[in-house]
Amino acid sequence: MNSRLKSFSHAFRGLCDAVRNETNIKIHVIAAILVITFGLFLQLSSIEWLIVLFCIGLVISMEIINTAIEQLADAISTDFHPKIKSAKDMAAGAVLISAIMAFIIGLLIFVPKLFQLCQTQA
Ligand SMILES: Nc1ncnc2c1ncn2[C@@H]1O[C@H](COP(=O)(O)OP(=O)(O)OP(=O)(O)O)[C@@H](O)[C@H]1O
Repeated sequence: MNSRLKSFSHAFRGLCDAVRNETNIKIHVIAAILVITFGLFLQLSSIEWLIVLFCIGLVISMEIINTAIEQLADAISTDFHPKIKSAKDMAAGAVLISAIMAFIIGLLIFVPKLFQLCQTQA
Protein backbone atom coordinates (compact mmCIF):
# COMPACT_ATOMS: atom_id res chain seq x y z
CA MET A 1 0.00 0.00 0.00
CA ASN A 2 1.18 3.53 -0.76
CA SER A 3 2.83 4.93 2.42
CA ARG A 4 0.58 8.01 2.49
CA LEU A 5 -2.48 5.81 2.28
CA LYS A 6 -1.02 3.59 5.05
CA SER A 7 -0.53 6.60 7.37
CA PHE A 8 -4.11 7.65 6.65
CA SER A 9 -5.39 4.16 7.48
CA HIS A 10 -3.41 4.17 10.79
CA ALA A 11 -4.93 7.52 11.69
CA PHE A 12 -8.41 6.29 10.79
CA ARG A 13 -7.88 3.12 12.89
CA GLY A 14 -6.79 5.31 15.84
CA LEU A 15 -9.93 7.38 15.45
CA CYS A 16 -12.15 4.26 15.38
CA ASP A 17 -10.34 2.78 18.43
CA ALA A 18 -10.81 6.01 20.35
CA VAL A 19 -14.54 6.25 19.58
CA ARG A 20 -15.11 2.53 20.23
CA ASN A 21 -13.20 2.27 23.53
CA GLU A 22 -13.37 5.66 25.23
CA THR A 23 -16.59 6.69 26.99
CA ASN A 24 -15.59 10.37 27.15
CA ILE A 25 -15.04 10.47 23.39
CA LYS A 26 -18.39 8.74 22.80
CA ILE A 27 -20.04 11.47 24.94
CA HIS A 28 -18.28 14.20 22.91
CA VAL A 29 -19.37 12.60 19.62
CA ILE A 30 -23.00 12.36 20.81
CA ALA A 31 -22.84 16.00 22.00
CA ALA A 32 -21.42 17.00 18.59
CA ILE A 33 -24.27 15.23 16.76
CA LEU A 34 -26.82 17.04 18.98
CA VAL A 35 -25.13 20.43 18.42
CA ILE A 36 -25.03 19.88 14.62
CA THR A 37 -28.73 18.85 14.61
CA PHE A 38 -29.61 21.92 16.68
CA GLY A 39 -27.51 24.10 14.34
CA LEU A 40 -29.39 22.78 11.31
CA PHE A 41 -32.70 23.47 13.07
CA LEU A 42 -31.66 27.04 13.98
CA GLN A 43 -30.14 27.65 10.51
CA LEU A 44 -26.71 28.90 11.60
CA SER A 45 -24.86 31.27 9.27
CA SER A 46 -21.65 30.17 7.47
CA ILE A 47 -19.42 31.94 10.02
CA GLU A 48 -21.38 30.38 12.91
CA TRP A 49 -20.95 26.92 11.33
CA LEU A 50 -17.20 27.58 10.95
CA ILE A 51 -16.90 28.43 14.64
CA VAL A 52 -19.13 25.56 15.84
CA LEU A 53 -17.36 22.92 13.68
CA PHE A 54 -13.96 24.24 14.75
CA CYS A 55 -14.96 23.94 18.44
CA ILE A 56 -16.30 20.40 17.92
CA GLY A 57 -13.08 19.35 16.15
CA LEU A 58 -10.92 20.99 18.81
CA VAL A 59 -12.65 19.35 21.80
CA ILE A 60 -12.71 15.86 20.22
CA SER A 61 -9.07 16.19 19.13
CA MET A 62 -8.03 17.29 22.64
CA GLU A 63 -9.89 14.33 24.15
CA ILE A 64 -8.14 11.92 21.75
CA ILE A 65 -4.71 13.42 22.55
CA ASN A 66 -5.54 13.16 26.28
CA THR A 67 -6.42 9.46 25.83
CA ALA A 68 -3.22 8.85 23.84
CA ILE A 69 -1.14 10.47 26.62
CA GLU A 70 -2.92 8.37 29.28
CA GLN A 71 -2.31 5.15 27.33
CA LEU A 72 1.35 6.02 26.69
CA ALA A 73 1.86 6.83 30.37
CA ASP A 74 0.18 3.57 31.46
CA ALA A 75 2.35 1.63 29.00
CA ILE A 76 5.48 3.15 30.57
CA SER A 77 4.42 2.51 34.17
CA THR A 78 1.28 2.11 36.23
CA ASP A 79 3.29 2.82 39.42
CA PHE A 80 2.85 6.25 40.93
CA HIS A 81 5.18 8.77 39.33
CA PRO A 82 4.99 12.58 39.83
CA LYS A 83 5.89 13.24 36.17
CA ILE A 84 3.12 10.89 34.97
CA LYS A 85 0.70 12.61 37.35
CA SER A 86 1.73 16.00 36.00
CA ALA A 87 1.50 14.88 32.33
CA LYS A 88 -1.95 13.30 32.81
CA ASP A 89 -3.26 16.29 34.77
CA MET A 90 -1.97 18.75 32.14
CA ALA A 91 -3.56 16.74 29.31
CA ALA A 92 -6.86 16.68 31.24
CA GLY A 93 -6.49 20.45 31.80
CA ALA A 94 -6.17 21.01 28.05
CA VAL A 95 -9.43 19.10 27.47
CA LEU A 96 -11.11 21.14 30.21
CA ILE A 97 -10.05 24.49 28.71
CA SER A 98 -11.24 23.54 25.21
CA ALA A 99 -14.54 22.18 26.57
CA ILE A 100 -15.21 25.32 28.68
CA MET A 101 -14.39 27.60 25.71
CA ALA A 102 -16.59 25.51 23.38
CA PHE A 103 -19.43 25.68 25.92
CA ILE A 104 -19.17 29.49 26.23
CA ILE A 105 -18.96 29.91 22.42
CA GLY A 106 -21.97 27.59 22.09
CA LEU A 107 -23.96 29.77 24.51
CA LEU A 108 -22.94 32.96 22.65
CA ILE A 109 -24.11 31.49 19.32
CA PHE A 110 -27.18 29.48 20.33
CA VAL A 111 -28.81 31.56 23.12
CA PRO A 112 -29.49 34.68 20.95
CA LYS A 113 -30.83 32.41 18.17
CA LEU A 114 -33.19 30.75 20.65
CA PHE A 115 -34.40 34.14 21.94
CA GLN A 116 -34.99 35.22 18.32
CA LEU A 117 -36.96 32.04 17.67
CA CYS A 118 -39.08 32.55 20.82
CA GLN A 119 -39.81 36.17 19.82
CA THR A 120 -40.93 35.21 16.31
CA GLN A 121 -43.16 32.46 17.77
CA ALA A 122 -44.77 34.87 20.31
N1 LIG B 1 1.02 6.37 37.19
C1 LIG B 1 0.53 7.45 37.81
N2 LIG B 1 1.31 8.20 38.60
C2 LIG B 1 0.83 9.29 39.21
N3 LIG B 1 -0.44 9.74 39.10
C3 LIG B 1 -1.27 9.07 38.32
C4 LIG B 1 -0.85 7.87 37.63
N4 LIG B 1 -1.90 7.41 36.92
C5 LIG B 1 -2.92 8.26 37.16
N5 LIG B 1 -2.55 9.27 37.98
C6 LIG B 1 -3.40 10.37 38.49
O1 LIG B 1 -4.75 9.96 38.45
C7 LIG B 1 -5.52 10.80 37.57
C8 LIG B 1 -6.48 9.94 36.79
O2 LIG B 1 -5.75 9.11 35.92
P1 LIG B 1 -6.42 8.07 34.96
O3 LIG B 1 -5.36 7.50 34.11
O4 LIG B 1 -7.26 7.15 35.75
O5 LIG B 1 -7.29 8.99 34.05
P2 LIG B 1 -8.86 9.30 34.16
O6 LIG B 1 -9.07 10.61 34.86
O7 LIG B 1 -9.56 8.09 34.66
O8 LIG B 1 -9.12 9.55 32.66
P3 LIG B 1 -10.32 9.07 31.80
O9 LIG B 1 -11.56 9.29 32.65
O10 LIG B 1 -10.20 10.00 30.64
O11 LIG B 1 -10.01 7.64 31.48
C9 LIG B 1 -4.49 11.51 36.68
O12 LIG B 1 -4.94 12.75 36.22
C10 LIG B 1 -3.31 11.63 37.65
O13 LIG B 1 -3.49 12.75 38.48
